[in-house]
Amino acid sequence: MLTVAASRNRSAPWPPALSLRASGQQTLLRVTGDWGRWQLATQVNQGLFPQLDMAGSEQAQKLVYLVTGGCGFLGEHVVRMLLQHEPRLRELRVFDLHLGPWLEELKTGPVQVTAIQGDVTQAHEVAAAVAGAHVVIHTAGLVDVFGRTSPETIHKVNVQGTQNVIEACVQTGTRFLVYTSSMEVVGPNIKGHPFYRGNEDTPYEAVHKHPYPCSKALAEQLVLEANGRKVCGGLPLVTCALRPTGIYGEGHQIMRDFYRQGLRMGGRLFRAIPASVEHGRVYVGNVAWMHVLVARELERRAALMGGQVYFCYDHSPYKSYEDFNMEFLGPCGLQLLGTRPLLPYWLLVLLAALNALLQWLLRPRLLSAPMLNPYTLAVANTTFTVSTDKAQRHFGYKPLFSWEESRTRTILWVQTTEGSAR
Ligand SMILES: NC(=O)c1ccc[n+]([C@@H]2O[C@H](COP(=O)([O-])OP(=O)(O)OC[C@H]3O[C@@H](n4cnc5c(N)ncnc54)[C@H](O)[C@@H]3O)[C@@H](O)[C@H]2O)c1
Ligand SMILES: C[C@@H](CO)CCC[C@@H](C)[C@H]1CC[C@H]2[C@@H]3[C@H](O)C=C4C[C@@H](O)CC[C@]4(C)[C@H]3CC[C@]12C
Repeated sequence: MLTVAASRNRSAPWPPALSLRASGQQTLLRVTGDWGRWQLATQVNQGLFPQLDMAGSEQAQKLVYLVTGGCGFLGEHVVRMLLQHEPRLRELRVFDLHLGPWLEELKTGPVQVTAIQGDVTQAHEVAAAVAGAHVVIHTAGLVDVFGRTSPETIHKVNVQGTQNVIEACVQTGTRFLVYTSSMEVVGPNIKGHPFYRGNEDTPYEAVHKHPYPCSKALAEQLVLEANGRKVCGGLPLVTCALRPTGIYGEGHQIMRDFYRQGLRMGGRLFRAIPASVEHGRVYVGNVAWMHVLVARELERRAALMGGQVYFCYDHSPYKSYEDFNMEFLGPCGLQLLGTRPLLPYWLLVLLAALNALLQWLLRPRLLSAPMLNPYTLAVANTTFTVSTDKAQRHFGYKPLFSWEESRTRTILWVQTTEGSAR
């Protein structure tokens, strides 16, 4: 694939339709673009290993990747991981509604890093960003279980946005799509059924009511159903979905919120959930690593991996949500008080319902949403842990970071970003 980018006159008619066939090769010359920029993409055989390969180092650097949501908590780790661990990368496009200033420092490296400010709900913006990319990693999404955003907006971003990404792949001839799904497409369900050390084939009654898991489940279904669709040029689209459990690590906003809450309460947090309720957690670096590996192996193992789902897992211990957080917040000076929940469960249910009621009454004026609501209480209070080796069997995944490294890195991040409570 060769991509040439240049600026153009805003008033010129656009886009012109062009096609070209080179002798002896199935060569497609495509012209795509939007108002801000245009691109000429010459795609040879539409594979990751074009026959027109050049020898030597140029052969190594030929792939164009697009990461949607590349400035989010997970997205930033995926972007950095790709730059470190994908030697075949030539251009990395980072697409996000809000671009981070840290992207600037990446632009001086050997890989061309292209920052694209855009909205996944705008089909034309997505198509322009996807055009000419070999692989799309779609992590952009609205993660909201606290009722800050309307259900309609969550649906628009997570479902319509994903549909736009799929259609863009089909229209522009991009063949490999990795979708960041969530454990929440499975559960916990509203009935509070435990999912104990489950894997991708464990039967579970997935019942979704909350807008966030509903949207993730619908979007995942769209991605999996798109596997095998013919993209521009006639070859099949290969898709798969990764389902992280609760991600933690550098940049984890909810961890930061718990830390700040603890500081406000004089270095103390109060146990609300029984220690026996286990919650699956996975380190952000390992989730990012899984994305890099899946993207890399998707072409070679298309028949095996296409249309598949994979839980994201590593060696993080199974613990309750609060005890797990204390692995990091403890060394930063916080204490979790109580070996049992300090408040009876019925009172928590009442408080959660009260929060939801207040939120509803005060909308849209409520500026900050409380963490405790009926949905978050149900999730935190239901055992949901995974135990699987599917990712290892299908694409050779092994966690890149041990539990000790993951823990140390997260502690350092909490300490350096927020200072210590001691
Ligand atoms: N955080 C977790 O524990 C967790 C667990 C499982 C799955 N996930 C999934 O991982 C993905 C990333 O989550 P995260 O925790 O990094 O969230 P995040 O909010 O930090 O990142 C999401 C990114 O998407 C971008 N975005 C939002 N709306 C957009 C739009 N309309 N157009 C373009 N970009 C848009 C945001 O600006 C943000 O940078 C999400 O799809 C989420 O559902 C997260
Ligand atoms: C009752 C409170 C007393 O301390 C604790 C509330 C904790 C909740 C705010 C969090 C418990 C479980 C979290 C969710 C889980 O880790 C998995 C998720 C999947 C992902 O796709 C998005 C984030 C989340 C829903 C995550 C959100 C926060 C919790 C509900």
